[in-house]
Amino acid sequence: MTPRAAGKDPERAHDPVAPTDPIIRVEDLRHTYPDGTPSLRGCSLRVEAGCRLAILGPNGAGKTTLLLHLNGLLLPEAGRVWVLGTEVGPSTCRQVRARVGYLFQEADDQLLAPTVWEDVAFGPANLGLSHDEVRRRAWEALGQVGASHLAHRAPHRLSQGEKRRVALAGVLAMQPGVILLDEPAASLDPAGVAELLAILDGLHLGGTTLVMATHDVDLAAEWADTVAIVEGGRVVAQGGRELLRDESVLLRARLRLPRVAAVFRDAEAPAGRAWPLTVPEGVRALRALRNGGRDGTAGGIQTASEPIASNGAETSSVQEG
Ligand SMILES: Nc1ncnc2c1ncn2[C@@H]1O[C@H](COP(=O)(O)OP(=O)(O)OP(=O)(O)O)[C@@H](O)[C@H]1O
Repeated sequence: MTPRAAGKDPERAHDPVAPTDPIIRVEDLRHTYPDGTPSLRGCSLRVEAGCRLAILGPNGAGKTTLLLHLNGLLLPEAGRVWVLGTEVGPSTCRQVRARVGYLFQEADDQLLAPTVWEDVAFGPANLGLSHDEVRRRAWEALGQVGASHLAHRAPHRLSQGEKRRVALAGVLAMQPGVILLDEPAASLDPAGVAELLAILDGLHLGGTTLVMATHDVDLAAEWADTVAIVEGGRVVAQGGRELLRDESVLLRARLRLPRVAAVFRDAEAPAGRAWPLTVPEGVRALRALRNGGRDGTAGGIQTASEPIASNGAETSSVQEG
């Protein structure tokens, strides 16, 4: 996917009326690849600061193309994108890229230096930081992902999981306020996924805004606090985790209910209650059912940390196509 410049008016980059409330705002974004393939067809999205947003959608829905616009690797040919208060355009894309980290779907697209160390140090060095600061950041980032022992290895000789960690270290060394992750759990073993989620939890607690593109609804259920569903190049629904219980929206986007929710649906758990979405939530719900309400849940399914919605999209918006 080759980044291409678009002819936007640089004067609009710091438009004083541009909405800056959400940390990312996308309005009616459209994109067609040079071979004529349309990828985004009027895509709109809001990302609140500090959130963990999962962008869910089937293969070819436009998730990667959308992410590429959020750090200026692709520029809008129609529609507008604001990130961290700046409109993304030809004159601002470098500045945006320095502040928004991007973990590519294919780690090989990201790892270009002869050694892991040089790769991780490349970004901070490019920022013009002092030698000591570059060293400090690179070692810290490698330590964060548990890859210090790989520092002197050649990236192309690493396993897929090791490459993914090193690529993430390169992102972390830039200390971005927003990190975009394209299918970050692909090629990680189960322990590797748990470690990745722990790193992301740490970043979330530190205030970093995290946006993950995936078609793994179970991963989204475990990780995200907000969800956007992309289908046919548009965001068709956006809201809280309760969207992951909206089976009709999920099925229309070639997705499915999270496994734990499907078990409770198939077991005909009490109607009108919020199905649990993750294993810990499922365990809590089963204990509540077993206790018959003695723990204060009235024998129902009281599961998630979010406000319980009645299997609908009370706090979500579903856009009719
Ligand atoms: N470089 C490219 N040139 C031409 N078409 C492309 C290119 N990259 C993607 N596309 C097309 O754009 C559309 C959206 O692709 P995109 O990669 O954004 O989807 P995705 O939701 O990330 O898919 P996946 O989950 O399979 O990675 C698809 O129809 C795809 O074939």
